[in-house]
Amino acid sequence: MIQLKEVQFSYPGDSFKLSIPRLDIGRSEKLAITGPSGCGKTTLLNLISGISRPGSGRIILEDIELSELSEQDIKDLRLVKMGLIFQQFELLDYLSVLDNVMLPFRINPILNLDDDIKERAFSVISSMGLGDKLKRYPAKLSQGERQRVSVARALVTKPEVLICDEPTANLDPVNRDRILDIIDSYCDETKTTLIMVTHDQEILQRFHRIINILDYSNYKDKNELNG
Ligand SMILES: Nc1ncnc2c1ncn2[C@@H]1O[C@H](COP(=O)(O)OP(=O)(O)OP(=O)(O)O)[C@@H](O)[C@H]1O
Repeated sequence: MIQLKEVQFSYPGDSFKLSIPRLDIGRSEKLAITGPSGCGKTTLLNLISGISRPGSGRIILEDIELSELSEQDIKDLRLVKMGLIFQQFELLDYLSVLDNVMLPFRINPILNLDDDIKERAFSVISSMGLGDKLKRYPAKLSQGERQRVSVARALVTKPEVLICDEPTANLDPVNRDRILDIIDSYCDETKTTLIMVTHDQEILQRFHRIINILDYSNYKDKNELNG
């Protein structure tokens, strides 16, 4: 479903270089990305989601070459096909729980804002156990509740790929497991592809495949990684 071929990336004025000779991520695969701090995990997620563009190489989502898309087309593609969940939740403080979850529909005219959407947002929020907090603002939510809102916002558009950057790093084990159970069930039921950066060894058994970015710097044979 997602392919990276001979991808090279560096930041202007920085010595860091990310090199991914080959990475194939299958439909409905659950992939964990690990590696020490600064090795390029977030950078890889940014490349896959089209937030950053590689210096060279190809990134293909289904049959779409990301390099051939304009910035606007990549944004649209991200909104329609991808759900993003971050460590810091990234909620807007001045919007209620319901409005935060409806945000993807408000910022992109491609996604129609109709009554069904409001129903869907309500139903996703309720399934996270937050049905009684629709009008509450993020400042008055617990950390676990905030992350459940950001998961609801990522799932409300029915993404085909869920991209998560350490989504449970700021949560206690109970909230962590609750969030991961929600993500797992959603991906199982909808055959959604899951790509998650994590440092947490305790959750790795949830994934089909675990890659360590450091392995790519010693890359020799793609079959060693993908076989
Ligand atoms: N905007 C930027 N400009 C220049 N260098 C950057 C930028 N963002 C990240 N870097 C550098 O690129 C490298 C990879 O960063 P990245 O955030 O991808 O690492 P990471 O593996 O996700 O780290 P962590 O586990 O600490 O979050 C780091 O050395 C970082 O300092």
